[in-house]
Amino acid sequence: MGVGKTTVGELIAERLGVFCRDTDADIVAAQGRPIADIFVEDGEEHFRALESAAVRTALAGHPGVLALGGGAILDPATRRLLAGVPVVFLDMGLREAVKRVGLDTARPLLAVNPRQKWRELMEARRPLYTEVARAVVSTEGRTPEDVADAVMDALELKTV
Ligand SMILES: Nc1ncnc2c1ncn2[C@@H]1O[C@H](COP(=O)(O)OP(=O)(O)OP(=O)(O)O)[C@@H](O)[C@H]1O
Ligand SMILES: O=C(O)C1=C[C@@H](O)[C@@H](O)[C@H](O)C1
Ligand SMILES: [Mg+2]
Repeated sequence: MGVGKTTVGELIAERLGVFCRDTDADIVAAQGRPIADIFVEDGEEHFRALESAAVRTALAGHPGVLALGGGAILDPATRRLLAGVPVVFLDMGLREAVKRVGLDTARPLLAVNPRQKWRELMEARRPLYTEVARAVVSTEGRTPEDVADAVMDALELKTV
């Protein structure tokens, strides 16, 4: 959530000469409504089902960089699909998250008591992020360009 997936994903895609795609954006485009509305109108479970399908479709058909929603790894089937894929977990702490996005944007899971909720979600999810990740890259104190360099190094990727 605001760690830099889009910013860094685009930089890496540019370096690799591929496109960057985002499953949250795929869901919003297919549904024709924002994620917050999907949560409110149909509930988180429904959103997670849409998300699992969106990840499966993107992994099968998109050869470039793919950004996943923050909770995508909650689905065991998604985690199995990610085995063998060069996944990077972009990491940051709470203070940095507050600086970057203020935790007050359209993030339904952070609607109430965002700081505490962010901490709880991160604590619960960190083991899942690290389980699927081939590399963990800290984004703190690094510009997006520096983060992109670190990702390229960690995955041993070369600029085209
Ligand atoms: N390494 C960085 N250092 C400082 N600010 C950054 C860094 N990377 C991204 N940002 C800024 O943080 C904000 C969130 O970045 P971005 O939208 O790329 O994150 P995201 O992970 O795609 O977020 P979302 O979960 O909303 O999709 C933007 O304002 C961006 O410019
Ligand atoms: O962390 C999460 O559970 C979420 C993160 C976003 O990317 C969106 O997928 C949605 O707001 C849920
Ligand atoms: Mg994004």
